[in-house]
Amino acid sequence: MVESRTSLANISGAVVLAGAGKMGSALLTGWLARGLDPKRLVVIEPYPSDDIRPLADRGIRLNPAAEKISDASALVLAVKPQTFGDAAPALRLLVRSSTLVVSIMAGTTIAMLDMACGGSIVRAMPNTPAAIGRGITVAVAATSVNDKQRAMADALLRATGAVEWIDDEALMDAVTAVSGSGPAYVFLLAEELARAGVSAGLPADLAAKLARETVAGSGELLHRSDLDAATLRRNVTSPGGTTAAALDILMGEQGMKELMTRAVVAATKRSQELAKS
Ligand SMILES: NC(=O)C1=CN([C@@H]2O[C@H](COP(=O)(O)OP(=O)(O)OC[C@H]3O[C@@H](n4cnc5c(N)ncnc54)[C@H](O)[C@@H]3O)[C@@H](O)[C@H]2O)C=CC1
Ligand SMILES: O=C(O)[C@@H]1CCC=N1
Repeated sequence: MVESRTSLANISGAVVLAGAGKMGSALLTGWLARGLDPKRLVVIEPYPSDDIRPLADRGIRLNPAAEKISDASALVLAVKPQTFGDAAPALRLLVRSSTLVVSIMAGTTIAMLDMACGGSIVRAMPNTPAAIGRGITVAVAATSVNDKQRAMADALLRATGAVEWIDDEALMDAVTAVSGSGPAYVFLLAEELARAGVSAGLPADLAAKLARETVAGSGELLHRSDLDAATLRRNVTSPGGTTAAALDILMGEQGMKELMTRAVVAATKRSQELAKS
């Protein structure tokens, strides 16, 4: 694959990040860790956090005037879809036809991005484990994106974890529902496991620690194992034992299957709605 050959250190021109909130900051951390020269980075963020501000000492340009950014080779859009309309007029001043525009905004289509700011567009959906280099991003490129731009997008996204390229943009709503929003479902599982532990009589701090380590350790086991999730689940389940008793509830009617299906349908629908707003 051509994409993974480009290193961040080889990028010429500036990489402009618009929006250094939760996801933008995670990308920024990954880029710096993977060797992107801070002097190549421009951050546009009206409310820079205490983590972002000190990066100016490393050479990152924070909120320069638009006319001072004449060298943008990539613009990464990490603002909320709802604020993009207001942000776009200023951002489009940075975009030439050769500028790679990578958007991570949920429900914001390539057609919408093309209308709002132009450029060579890659639409991507990362997730928050990106903050520790363990994210998964799905990306789709507009037909105008050339191999070099696609390789640059791949390098920028791969700095925070795995990248899957798809050809069918229509899949992005379901991708958003599964992997973009997915970490929240796993964290909810940790919350509810702890809460149920307290209901079963455990002290709150012990229940929280057991739930946290169980979710984290199980995730790591799934990550490292060659076995699939169903096999790992069966490996915990002794016939007639405690796990089987719990799974009778979780896998019964109105259980996880039903709940997860409804949750993913709701998130997919919301992503589709954002594309119409
Ligand atoms: N949080 C998540 O798990 C994921 C978020 N996304 C997408 O990432 C984008 C950002 O989400 P979060 O980081 O969660 O939101 P956030 O609210 O933490 O970050 C958005 C940032 O944009 C800044 N901003 C507002 N107006 C701006 C402007 N005109 N120019 C530049 N920056 C501006 C805000 O001050 C804020 O820091 C959204 O479009 C979301 O759909 C995608 C995948 C996962
Ligand atoms: O909740 C959201 O809309 C964003 C997109 C995926 C995760 N967070």
